[in-house]
Amino acid sequence: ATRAGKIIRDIMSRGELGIVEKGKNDLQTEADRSAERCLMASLSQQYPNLTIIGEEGGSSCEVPSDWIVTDCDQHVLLQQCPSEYIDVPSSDVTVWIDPLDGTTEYTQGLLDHVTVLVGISVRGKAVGGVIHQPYYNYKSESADLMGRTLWGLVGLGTGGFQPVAPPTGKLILTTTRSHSNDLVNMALEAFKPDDILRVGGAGHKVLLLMEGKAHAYVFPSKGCKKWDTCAPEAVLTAMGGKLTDIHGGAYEYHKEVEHPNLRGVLATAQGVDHSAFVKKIPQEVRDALS
Ligand SMILES: Nc1ncnc2c1ncn2[C@@H]1O[C@H](COP(=O)(O)O)[C@@H](OP(=O)(O)O)[C@H]1O
Ligand SMILES: [Mg+2]
Ligand SMILES: [Mg+2]
Ligand SMILES: [Mg+2]
Repeated sequence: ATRAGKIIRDIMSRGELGIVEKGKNDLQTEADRSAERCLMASLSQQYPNLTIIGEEGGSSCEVPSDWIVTDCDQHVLLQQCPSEYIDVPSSDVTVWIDPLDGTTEYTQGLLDHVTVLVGISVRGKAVGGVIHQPYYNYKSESADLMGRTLWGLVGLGTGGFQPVAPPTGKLILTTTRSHSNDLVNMALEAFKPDDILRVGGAGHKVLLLMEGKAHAYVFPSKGCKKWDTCAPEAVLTAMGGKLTDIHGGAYEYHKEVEHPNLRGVLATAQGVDHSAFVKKIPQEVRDALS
């Protein structure tokens, strides 16, 4: 994920984004394509039998040799693997890759909205995740401080950041910046929030929950896909938060599942009553995403 993040920064520095329109309000750049090839090639070289599903559907053939990373994070390896994952066969694992989450914002220069997402599901449950933020701290002076990698494993915990609970006594929601619609706005109004943070990226919005900047991520729309939510759901769950559809139902992440999150996304931070948020979603919004 860190190597993919460097590819994303290098392509932006060169300034040739190679933008392709995949659909309405749905862009792909050379950074999305290249980062995905880096992640696919690196993972499949180490784990040839693993099922990996990436947003851009790219193949892993012919990548520059310096894009292939097979070494592991020594700090993470020092942790004790929870017993339930020790004997998992690779046939029970599906990896969901979003090589660049927040593409719209990337093309508009809102660079800290961008994340690289690698989510690991075991028997259909999102249990492990890496969220790399290549432009974290990009406005600071020193290039060494740029970028960070956060991870989580359900049953073990999280790393790479300091979990913070959101403030009490007020309500802050986060939602899409570039894919809003009437249903999204109707749901947000029903909560009468003190503030709404409209930012790019599913990964970035879940980061806001993890660092106590917002209480809930409310997105009643079919637009997010499994690669947008697998890694964020796993890291958030590992720290005591929750990510479900807008009815409070769990998504599955096995390899045969449909890609769109057809019942929308509702995520809440650590210490927040998720079911209370589900109850406040207007019936009209629920009916539209049932
Ligand atoms: N209406 C829509 N059409 C296509 N993609 C959508 C969408 N709504 C959300 N998404 C995808 O969900 C992710 C988060 O969206 P948002 O930033 O608006 O919250 C983005 O991922 P990518 O940037 O990886 O494509 C975005 O493309
Ligand atoms: Mg996309
Ligand atoms: Mg995405
Ligand atoms: Mg993407």
